[in-house]
Amino acid sequence: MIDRVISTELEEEITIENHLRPQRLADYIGQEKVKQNLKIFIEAAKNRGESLDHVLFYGPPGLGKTTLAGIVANEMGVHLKVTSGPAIEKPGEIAALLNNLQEGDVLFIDEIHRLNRQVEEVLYPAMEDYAIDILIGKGQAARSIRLELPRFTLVGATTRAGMLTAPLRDRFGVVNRLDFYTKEELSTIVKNSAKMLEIEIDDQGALEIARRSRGTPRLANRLLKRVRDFAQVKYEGKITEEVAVDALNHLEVDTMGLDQTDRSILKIMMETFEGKPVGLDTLAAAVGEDSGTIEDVYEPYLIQNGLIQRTPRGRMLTKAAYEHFGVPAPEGKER
Ligand SMILES: Nc1ncnc2c1ncn2[C@@H]1O[C@H](COP(=O)(O)OP(=O)(O)OP(=O)(O)O)[C@@H](O)[C@H]1O
Ligand SMILES: [Mg+2]
Repeated sequence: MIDRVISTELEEEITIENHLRPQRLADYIGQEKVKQNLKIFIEAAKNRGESLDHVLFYGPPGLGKTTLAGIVANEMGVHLKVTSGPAIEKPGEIAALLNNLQEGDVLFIDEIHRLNRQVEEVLYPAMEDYAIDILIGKGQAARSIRLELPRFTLVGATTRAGMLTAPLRDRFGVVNRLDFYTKEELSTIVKNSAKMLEIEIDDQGALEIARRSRGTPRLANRLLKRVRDFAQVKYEGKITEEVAVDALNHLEVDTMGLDQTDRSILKIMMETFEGKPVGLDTLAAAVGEDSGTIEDVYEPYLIQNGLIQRTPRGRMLTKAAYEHFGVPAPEGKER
C-alpha cells in the first residue's frame, strides 16, 4: 500500500496504536453484535472451566481484529501468543508453537489466509482434536506418532475471508465479520484517544475527524494526531470543527474519507468505463490491484456509502459518486 496519511500501514504508528488499544470488551466501541456474541461465549467457557472455541475475525484493515484477539485473551485470563500466516514457513514451526502453549492459551494467527498448505494441515487435527501427528524416522521405518496438545484457542484474523480454505474456515466455532464503524462510534473513539493522548477536542471537532476516517478506527486515530499538530502550531491547541476542517483539507483528506485507491477505482470507472457496468477482474486490472483485494478491502466501503453498486452485469457507479467528484452524471440510464 502507498505511504500516505490515509493508508493503513505506517510502521511509526505501531507503538501508539498498541497504546490506544482497548484491553477489555467493555471498553471496545462498536461492533455490537460481535461483542455480544463474544461476551456470551467467553462467559460460558469460563463457567464450564473450558477453553474458548476457536474464533475467526475477518474484515477490512484497521477495524479492530488484532485488538479483539488481545481482548479475548484478557477476558479469558490466559496468555496471548502472536504470530502471522507468512511468518510460519514449516510444519515444524507451527508444531513447536502449539506444543509450547499452556492450557486455555490463545494463539493469534494474523493474516491466516497466508498460511501455506503444509502448515495449515498441521492445524486441522490441532484445532479439532487438540493433537498433532509427527512423522518420525525416514523411508520404510517412518512412523507417525500423535502428540497431545493443551486445549488452546486459535484466534485467526484475515482481511481476505474469501481466500481461506473451506477445511480451515469450518474449524472455527465462532466466525465474526467486522463492519465499518459509524461516525458516532468513531467520534467516541477519537474522543477516548484524545483523552489518552492529552489532546483537547470538542464534539464537533471529533465528529469531523470521524466523518473523514473511512469508517476505520486506525485512520481516525491517525488523523487525530495529524490534526493535533495543526491545532498546536496554527491554533491554540484545541481541536474544534474549524481546526479539524482546516487541517484535514490541508492534508487533502477526502471529505468522505476515501483513500487514493478508492478514488482511483471510482475515477477509472467514471473515465475509462464511462460509468457503465464493469466486471471485477477488468476493473482490478485497470486499477492495478488484485481482484480479491478490491472485493474484500476497497469495495465494501464504496458499496456501503452508495458510491458503487453491484449489478448482474458488473460493478456500476452511482449518481452519488459523480456528485462526490462534482462531475455531472451521464443522462438517460437508471442508476
Ligand atoms: N472498537 C475499537 N475501539 C477503540 N479503538 C479501536 C477499536 N477498534 C480498533 N481500534 C483502534 O484501531 C487501531 C487498529 O486496530 P487493529 O490493529 O485491531 O485493526 P486490525 O483489524 O487488526 O487491522 P489489520 O487488518 O490491518 O491487522 C488500534 O490502534 C486500535 O486502538
Ligand atoms: Mg491486525
